[in-house]
Amino acid sequence: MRLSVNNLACERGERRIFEGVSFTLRAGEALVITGRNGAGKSSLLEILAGRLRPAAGVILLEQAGERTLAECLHYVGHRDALKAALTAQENLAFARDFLGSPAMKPPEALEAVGLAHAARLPVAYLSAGQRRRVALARLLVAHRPLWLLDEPTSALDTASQDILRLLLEQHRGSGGMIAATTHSPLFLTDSKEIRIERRSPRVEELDEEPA
Ligand SMILES: Nc1ncnc2c1ncn2[C@@H]1O[C@H](COP(=O)(O)OP(=O)(O)OP(=O)(O)O)[C@@H](O)[C@H]1O
Repeated sequence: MRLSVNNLACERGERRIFEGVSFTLRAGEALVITGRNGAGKSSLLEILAGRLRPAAGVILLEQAGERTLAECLHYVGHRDALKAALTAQENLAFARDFLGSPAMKPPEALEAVGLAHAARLPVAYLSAGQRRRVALARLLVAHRPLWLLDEPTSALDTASQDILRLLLEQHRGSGGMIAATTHSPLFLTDSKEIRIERRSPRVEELDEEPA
């Protein structure tokens, strides 16, 4: 499987955020996306996830058989997208049913992120780092080759970051692909890196900035 991204551009609120972004990602590869605040890292992931339309460029997933790009990816954004009233286990059971291609059962996935003890607690009672770990456990309950992760280490303590790194390396080891935005090193072996530079504003855009 191969993801090819060619000359991608992004506009938000009628402003060009970035342009000319190209990369390829093959089975087993990880791409780390860096850049300053507001450069467009999250926007790039949203475009890849099909949540935002690109202003220009082509995204192609090859050797995916009958599956569309949307069917091949997991997206974990800034917001953990969990249902607060449901328990951690119920959230994962819902995701497993909804996403198809079931993989680990919810208790196993929670065990893998060190949260077995919190399985029956409503997500509303969990800490930010625990919620993040439930969101990451969602990656494990359904087989999807491409993981799109927006600052996956945010709110994680060092032990949880180690667990995450292990899960990412295991996913790559089984032929998975990862694209992750980050402000701090992920310490993945042989990862590719792309730095998103926000396009310089035009003079007329500068005039629009508030004084
Ligand atoms: N819904 C939106 N409407 C208009 N502009 C938006 C919207 N969402 C984001 N933007 C703008 O797009 C730009 C890129 O935002 P984005 O969140 O992709 O950056 P980022 O590189 O992920 O930043 P950070 O490192 O702070 O998370 C920012 O200037 C932001 O204000």
